[in-house]
Parts: sequence; C-alpha cells; structure tokens
Amino acid sequence: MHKLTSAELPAALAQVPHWRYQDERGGLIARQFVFHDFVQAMGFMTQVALVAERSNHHPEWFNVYNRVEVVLTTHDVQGLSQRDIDLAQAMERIAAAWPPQEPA
Ligand SMILES: C[C@H](O)[C@H](O)[C@H]1CNC2=NC(N)=NC(=O)C2=N1
Repeated sequence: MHKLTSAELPAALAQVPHWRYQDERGGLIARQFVFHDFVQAMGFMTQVALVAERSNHHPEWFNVYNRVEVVLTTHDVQGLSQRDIDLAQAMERIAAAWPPQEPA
C-alpha cells in the first residue's frame, strides 16, 4: 500500500465521482450519504463496518439522524491510498442497495 502520487490521483478519483477530494492531512476524500431515517443510516453503517473490519481499513464518520458524513484517508501513509478508493466504492454499492426494497 502506498500514498497515491499526484500523477495517480486523477484516475483514482475518477473511480469515485460522488466523493470530493480535499488536500488536508496529505489527502482525503469525503462524502455525505442521506437515508430515509436513522435506522436506515445505522443499517448502512453496520454493513460498512463489516466490510471495513474485513478489509482492515476503517472510515472516519459522523452520523446525525439520517445523515452519514464520511472521510476516508489512510493513516499509515498519511494520505490517500487505493484502500480509500476501494472502501468508497464498497460504500457506494452498499448505499445503492440499501434499504432492501420490500418484496412487492
Ligand atoms: C494496525 C491496523 O492494521 C492499522 O491501524 C490499520 C487499521 N485501519 C486503518 N484504517 C485507515 N483508514 N487507515 C489506516 O492506515 C488503517 N490502518
């Protein structure tokens, strides 16, 4: 795992179009998710927590009611790494499929 170089950044950020890059702390990406209510937000966070633990890469996040604000950066390299991009993509997949639609 290495800190993404400025040459690698554009292609990496193109993989996570909903996320905004910030130059702080050596580089991070941030995103806000909004859900129907608190329970849906917590369900999202619980699913992400399992993925984060499995991949040993953890988000910095803040939840109030139905909103989840997320910052991803890699502490071990003091900047952005591919692990942040991968976790962001996993979060997009989980958010897109959450909540499961009640069977019609
Ligand atoms: C010891 C453990 O492997 C490290 O602390 C892992 C855990 N989760 C992590 N999460 C994030 N976001 N960055 C890291 O550098 C990191 N390192």
